Amino acid sequence: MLQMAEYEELSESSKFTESFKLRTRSYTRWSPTEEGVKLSWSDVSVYTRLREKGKFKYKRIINGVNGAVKSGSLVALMGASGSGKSTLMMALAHRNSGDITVEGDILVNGRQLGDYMKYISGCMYQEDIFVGSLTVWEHMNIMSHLKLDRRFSSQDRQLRIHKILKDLGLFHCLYTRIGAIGSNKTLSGGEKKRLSFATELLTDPPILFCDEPTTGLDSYSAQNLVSMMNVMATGGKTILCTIHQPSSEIFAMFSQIILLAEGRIAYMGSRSGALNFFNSMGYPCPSAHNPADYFIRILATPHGFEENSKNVVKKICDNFSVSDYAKEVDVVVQYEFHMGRAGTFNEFEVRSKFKEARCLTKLYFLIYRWFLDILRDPTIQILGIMQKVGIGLMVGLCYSNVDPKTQDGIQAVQGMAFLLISENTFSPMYSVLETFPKDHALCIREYQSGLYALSTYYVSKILATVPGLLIEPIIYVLIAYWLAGLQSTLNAFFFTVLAAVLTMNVSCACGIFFSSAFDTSAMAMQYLIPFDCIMMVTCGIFINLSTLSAIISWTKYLSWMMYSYEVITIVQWQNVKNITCSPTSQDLPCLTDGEEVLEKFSFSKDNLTKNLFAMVFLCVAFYVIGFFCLWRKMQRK
Ligand SMILES: Nc1ncnc2c1ncn2[C@@H]1O[C@H](COP(=O)(O)OP(=O)(O)OP(=O)(O)O)[C@@H](O)[C@H]1O
Repeated sequence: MLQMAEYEELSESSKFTESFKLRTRSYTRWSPTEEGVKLSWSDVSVYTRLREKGKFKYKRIINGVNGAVKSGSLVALMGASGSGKSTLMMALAHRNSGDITVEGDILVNGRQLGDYMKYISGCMYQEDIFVGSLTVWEHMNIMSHLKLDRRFSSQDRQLRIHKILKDLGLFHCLYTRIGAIGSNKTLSGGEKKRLSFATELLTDPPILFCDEPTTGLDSYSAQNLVSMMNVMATGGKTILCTIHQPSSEIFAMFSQIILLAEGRIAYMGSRSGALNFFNSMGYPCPSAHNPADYFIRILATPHGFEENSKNVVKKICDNFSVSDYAKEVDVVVQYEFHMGRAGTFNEFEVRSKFKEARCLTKLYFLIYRWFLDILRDPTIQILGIMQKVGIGLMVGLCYSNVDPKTQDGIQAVQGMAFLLISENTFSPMYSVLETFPKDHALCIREYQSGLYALSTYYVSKILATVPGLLIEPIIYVLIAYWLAGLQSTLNAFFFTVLAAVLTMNVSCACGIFFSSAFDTSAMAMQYLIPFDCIMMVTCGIFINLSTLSAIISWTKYLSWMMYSYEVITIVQWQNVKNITCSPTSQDLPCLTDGEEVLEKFSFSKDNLTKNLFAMVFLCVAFYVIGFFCLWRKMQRK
């Protein structure tokens, strides 16, 4: 990693500047970018699908709006809370959630909006979502590998990160953990906002959408951020921001404002034009007032005055739609539509020009990200291992006095086998219900931004847990097995470890499947409890499997606990001879060798390999079905 002095030296050299510029251009070299990005939209309505009394209804959030934003503009999208600012901005940014339907035309330099928007734009959301255990540097480094053109050299990558962090005043917290809510020694809310902005600047996108970028910042930082945006806009970027209560100084930096009310445009144009328009409507802004506050107050619908306020909003929006300001916008919109249809622009070359990171690189950096998170969260890994050590010792010691070659020994060995399985089934299966969906919100955002495929995310999450899924059962079996004095052959020990590892992996896969199939972990748990009850009953310890009723007996084929229990039972008893009968209970049935023990449980030596393969099959099947459930869930988000 570069030190500050080294970075400064390099960044001043013309060699660096040239190479840096070239790299930047190689990503953004398509004609609209070089000219800047113009956005225009006509008759855009946005609907959301709501479920009311069991029926689906459509609610209109944005109501047939027109608009245009020139390249190199810094635009403030303002309005009262709930007026539709975020919804309109996300529609323009082509980052709609699954329940949103957009109607109308949105053009980028005269071209219909499409998936390419994800590659040419940055989008800063209202709520910041990070992997809190990462440091600022780790976050930026990983994001640079996910976002930047793969031809970027490692040095250019680092220089870019350093420059952005320095410009945004985040250099001093390079090695500070970002932090989650409630954790100590982390970034402040304002620093997180700036980090979110820094992440979007990595690709140097020609158009930026920022949803309330100044919320949570002190007035000085807010002003700094907006003036930085202003400089970027002057340099040709198009920047749209939703913003609440900007100070007069911040407001003065916006070149264009869009006022939204009840999903309609109340005004669009210059700041001075807004003052004139509101004046002409009979709402002159008092000289001592901040115009931004004043406009929002006029357009708000406060509780108790809804009807009156709605009439005011309707009057203003109706008048704006026939005003000269609206006609000016319509001329630009028509021009853009005409140019787009005339096909004067070259084909978009974004995707072919931009060489995104290879799938394996993305997978590697995602695994690295989750792995750091797992390592740094003691509740996930360290405590899990400590728990296994503790339980292994306790269980092993309980059985340490048992002679397996007695009738009591049979019960003890079988009890021990069940404990080896159950301990590797329930805790991983239930804990994964909480831990697996933890990063889904981040995934939705990054997936919608085109950073990676859902399958890459899913595989990375699974692979990051694999070390834990190997270490925990091995430690547990290692301790409990030898303390309990189970079969001392290497073969028996190996198959018991293998069965325990597979049990834990299938259980985890099953937990992931349930967590992906249901919207909340509470709901997933409600369905998982009866399922695991059946798995347990049909595992073979509580009932002889040959006596299961025909209605339920098929469920044993889904019970990895049964497969695992049979494997451990086979390796513990297959070659055992001369089991002693109890001298005090002559009338009780006596099992004299391992064959009889296996027979008693309706198990067969021939099933050893079949059972292991069945567990592998179940594991893969749960993961595959889990993926489709997650995919379906993500389509709705
Ligand atoms: N996915 C959705 N499902 C249901 N209603 C939605 C959805 N998205 C937005 N809305 C509703 O649409 C309206 C506008 O929401 P939006 O978030 O765009 O407002 P906003 O102007 O950005 O508000 P704020 O300034 O408070 O963030 C709100 O009434 C909101 O409840």
